[in-house]
Amino acid sequence: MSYEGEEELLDYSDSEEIAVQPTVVDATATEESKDEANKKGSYVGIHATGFRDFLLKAELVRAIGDCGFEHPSEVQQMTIPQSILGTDVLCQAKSGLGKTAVFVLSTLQQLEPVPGEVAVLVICHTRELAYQIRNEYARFSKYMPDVKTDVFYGGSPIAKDIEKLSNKDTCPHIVVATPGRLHALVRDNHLRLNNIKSFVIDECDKVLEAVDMRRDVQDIFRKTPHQKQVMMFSATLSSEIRPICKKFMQNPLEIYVDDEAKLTLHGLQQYYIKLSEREKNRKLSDLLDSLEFNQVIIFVKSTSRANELNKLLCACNFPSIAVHSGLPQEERIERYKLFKEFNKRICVSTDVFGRGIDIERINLAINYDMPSEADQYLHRVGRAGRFGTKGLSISFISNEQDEEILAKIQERFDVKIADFPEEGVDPSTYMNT
Ligand SMILES: Nc1ncnc2c1ncn2[C@@H]1O[C@H](COP(=O)(O)OP(=O)(O)OP(=O)(O)O)[C@@H](O)[C@H]1O
Repeated sequence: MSYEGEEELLDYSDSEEIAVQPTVVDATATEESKDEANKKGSYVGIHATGFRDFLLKAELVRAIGDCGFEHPSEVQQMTIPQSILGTDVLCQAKSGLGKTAVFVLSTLQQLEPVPGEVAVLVICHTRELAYQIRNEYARFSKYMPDVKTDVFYGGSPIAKDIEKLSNKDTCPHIVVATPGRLHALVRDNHLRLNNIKSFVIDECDKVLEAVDMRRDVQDIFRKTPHQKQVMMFSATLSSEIRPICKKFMQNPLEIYVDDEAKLTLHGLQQYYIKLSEREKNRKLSDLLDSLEFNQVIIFVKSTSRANELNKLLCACNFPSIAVHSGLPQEERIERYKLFKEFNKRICVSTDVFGRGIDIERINLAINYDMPSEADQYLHRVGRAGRFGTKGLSISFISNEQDEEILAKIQERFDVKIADFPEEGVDPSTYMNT
């Protein structure tokens, strides 16, 4: 459980840690048991327990069954038993391993809904991710009819949010939100946080590294009660960001399922192609023609490039959609749904979809433009190969800076990214059957 720690939160320029006794769980399994887990082609934990062993509410166990989850993943096994008891949690685990279910299940397990009282706050960095998390709450709380969840983010009419919050019958017990809108609702007293029991930040490194988001989150955090559970999650938690996260927590359970060097996804084949800027379109079109894929996400570095590339692909009979922050909010969610529901197979995106977004059928991720940071690469390619499935990623390297990033990624995450073979790649090695 956490306390507010106002002083600690005022200034993050120092990297001094609070003196806590963290419980760091060592996720190292024996080679033998790892082989066994890999053989199953999934990320099910080594000493596979079932969801029933967590002694969750019957309504939750039933919903988990409906979702088709058979066994908890490693991160779920290591975290859920303590998180449902209200322990603070700082958790790093590879992309696509089911971190969302950890906080969704833990908060639903502990929730005792009171009309008109918001008890759970989940903060994340993009609107689409907030929307996706709200849907996860809907999936898992389907047999808990009294539980209400809502999502609040910028770009949509704030009056609607205010109306919902002001009415006991519509006020949610669980709020999922992006920092800016949440901050506005809290500042103007439309959303009261005095009953908050759980405070969650997903993609916490991203949220806390951006100065404006961090400031909003600090202000929001100060309005919550001293006694509450704080949980934070990301696939990347650098040693610089960890102490910052821990300033919000008290004696957290620290779970680093795979520390930096092991963060790369085993089912994902990763390649690069060296080419000049003007060769990119031709190469992309060749790849889309020659490669088999279920869904592909193509990352670019700016809104204008997303629009241009999307236009070009559509003109060449590749029916794609573009997603970026320059679109009206409703349109953004509409396009997210189109892609998620498999109505579109090709999506050109800025980093708006670079983290957290979970689209089951993406098995090809292309960096048309390389990201400017190694961590971002890991998140982007992690959109393919979710939950231990297979996937393929191809990165275009067109200048010195790209080369430097490529070298950094390989060094930092201990991964070998190979030159894309001229003869292509056998689809059976990256297509899921
Ligand atoms: N125990 C489970 N069994 C089967 N599927 C699962 C299980 N847990 C989660 N999943 C599925 O795995 C996918 C990835 O989960 P999730 O989006 O939570 O990953 P994540 O760890 O948050 O990844 P990222 O770091 O990329 O955000 C989702 O489609 C989710 O429904």
